Amino acid sequence: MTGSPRSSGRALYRADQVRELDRRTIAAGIAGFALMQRAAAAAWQELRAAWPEARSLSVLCGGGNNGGDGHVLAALAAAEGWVVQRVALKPVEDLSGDARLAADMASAAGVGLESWRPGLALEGEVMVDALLGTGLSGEVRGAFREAIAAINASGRPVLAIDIPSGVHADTGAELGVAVRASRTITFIGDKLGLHTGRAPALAGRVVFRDLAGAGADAPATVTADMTPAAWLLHRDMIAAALPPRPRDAHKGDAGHALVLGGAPGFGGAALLAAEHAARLGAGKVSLATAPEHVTACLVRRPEVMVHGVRGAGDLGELPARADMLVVGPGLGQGSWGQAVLQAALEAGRPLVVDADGLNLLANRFTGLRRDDWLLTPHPGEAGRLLGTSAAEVEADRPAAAAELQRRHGGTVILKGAGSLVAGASGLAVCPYGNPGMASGGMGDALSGILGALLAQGLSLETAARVGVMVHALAADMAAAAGGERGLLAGDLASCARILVNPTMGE
Ligand SMILES: NC(=O)C1=CN([C@@H]2O[C@H](COP(=O)(O)OP(=O)(O)OC[C@H]3O[C@@H](n4cnc5c(N)ncnc54)[C@H](O)[C@@H]3O)[C@@H](O)[C@H]2O)[C@H](O)CC1
Ligand SMILES: [K+]
Repeated sequence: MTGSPRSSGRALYRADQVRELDRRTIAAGIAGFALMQRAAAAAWQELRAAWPEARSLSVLCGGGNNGGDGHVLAALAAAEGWVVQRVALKPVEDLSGDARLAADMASAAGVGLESWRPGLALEGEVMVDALLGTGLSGEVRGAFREAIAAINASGRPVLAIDIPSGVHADTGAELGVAVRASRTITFIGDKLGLHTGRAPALAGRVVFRDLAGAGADAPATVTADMTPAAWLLHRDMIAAALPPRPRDAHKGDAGHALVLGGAPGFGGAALLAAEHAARLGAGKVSLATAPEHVTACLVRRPEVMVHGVRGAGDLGELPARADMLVVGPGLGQGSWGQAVLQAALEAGRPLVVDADGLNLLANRFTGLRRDDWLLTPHPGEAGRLLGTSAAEVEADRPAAAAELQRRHGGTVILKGAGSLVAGASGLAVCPYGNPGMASGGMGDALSGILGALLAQGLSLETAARVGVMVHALAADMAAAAGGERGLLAGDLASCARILVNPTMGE
């Protein structure tokens, strides 16, 4: 099955696109202030649902419309008898437009207003972050830094309005300092920067509201002709991409994956990749690795056909007999690894390139571009491929992933919090995973999972999108069972198998 990737899940936009959606919505006849009232009402509803026992809140309002949302929410809470501490980061007289209208309306409704000052005690049971939204530009400045620190030090649950203040709406980067939210409610267009980079650690649970009203004034219709910046992947896509096996299936139907790696002294990585390729359903798996690893591999995984390879000359017809290749786990960058990578590149098969295979593409086999490969860099490998640093990659992950795909073709998976998949049909974000995945061997497991999916006939992009979700969801399942600390790549295979056999237990 090689269908084109289905973009299931939610559309994600950049801040400039959301501002355009705001503009169109207002042009469609919903006044900006009405939109602000809808946003605040949605936030107020979410707050009560999340913390039903609370009866007091502290809302910190910035100088723009994000702050305006906060002023309206304060009035809604006060009208229901809550104790409301409303704190302004900018004097009301400096506000303009809808934000000023909102601040004045709350004051007219009798809601108290304090000016932020260092050391101000925040007394609410719930903190509401209405400091900065899509208007954030540059590192967080001045009193906003102190206010964000005070929210984070409060020890209370935090609801972030639209975006946790300090997080970049397009990249998910933390601009100096950022609110750590329990929950974020975002409006009109879900933001790409809420699902990758630092955001998964800062946004808490992300709730999206399009603020559509009933009938014709539904703002959601204004997104009709706007190309999303990315798609938020959803686990439902996994079952849709993996058709059930025919009753009369034989192992040839599920493809033959060849893993090439495990230079002298690096045996484990290649074996992990081969094991996951077998566990995720490749019909046959071969492993070409240094001769010293053959016995250990046979003992560990006799289903994998292991070949001791002293150099590329020993590969023979192996690459030609496989349907797809995984090259890189434990490859090393010495003469063994270079020769094996060269042979893999010349085999004319779809291939996954990972780990030292990527490092060799960056520093020796440079400038290559193919339509039939899947590159799987972590930020450090991505930096080496781009000629920048890991920090620069993390400062704008979507741009880095898109640039790698533009330069090298095929599909690129930029691993990390909120893994990104950049393919011919655009960008997709994986919303699953946990910090327990930051351990040796996790990348090898992913390359094996991808190999299995490609061997079974998924298209490059669909295999990448399904593979990152299976990998991350398996890690979430394993962490739920035994914790994130000490989570090992070997813990994933049994969970991953369940995810690719969704009809189990029916
Ligand atoms: N009708 C609408 O547009 C709706 C908007 N919504 C909310 O509005 C914000 C976007 O509002 P905007 O006024 O464009 O910007 P912000 O309020 O996010 O911030 C601008 C504000 O912050 C100051 N500022 C900017 N960068 C920094 C910085 N690095 N350090 C300190 N201060 C900074 C700037 O000077 C301005 O005072 C959107 O997120 C929504 O929350 C409604 O929700 C829907 C309707
Ligand atoms: K905010």
